[in-house]
Amino acid sequence: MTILDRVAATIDSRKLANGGDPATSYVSKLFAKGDDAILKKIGEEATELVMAAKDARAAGDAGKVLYECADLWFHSLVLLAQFDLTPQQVLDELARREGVSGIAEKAARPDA
Ligand SMILES: N=c1c2ncn([C@@H]3O[C@H](COP(=O)(O)OP(=O)(O)OP(=O)(O)O)[C@@H](O)[C@H]3O)c2ncn1[C@@H]1O[C@H](COP(=O)(O)O)[C@@H](O)[C@H]1O
Repeated sequence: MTILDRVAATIDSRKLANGGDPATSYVSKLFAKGDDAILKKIGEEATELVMAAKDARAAGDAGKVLYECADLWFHSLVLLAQFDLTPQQVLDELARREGVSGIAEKAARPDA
């Protein structure tokens, strides 16, 4: 089991339907608040990642980029769980795209 699978399993166990307790679990607290709270965190964490990258360029230190990226990935895992999706499904989508040039794919779209 990969770390993504293990964290996803923990997140799933934090759903209120699975006995998660918002008093003791950050993830359960997010699930209790619902879609908007989770989406707000995704927006915040994405912005924090952007700022960390800008700072990293200025300071020549990319350490904070890793930290903020982990925050964004973690909250994305919570969002996936909210929609009963799994990290494996995202990995499968990346695998499906593997080797297909983004430029060629875009050019092949019907509206291109
Ligand atoms: N990977 C994480 C993880 N990364 C970040 N966070 C939390 O995400 C929260 C938001 O981070 P911020 O820096 O934005 O903090 P903040 O500004 O105070 O945010 P708010 O509380 O205001 O939303 C913090 O409480 C972090 O501790 C995480 N909380 C949990 N996990 C994983 O989820 C598991 C289950 O966590 P619990 O449900 O809390 O037991 C843990 O064992 C970990 O594996």
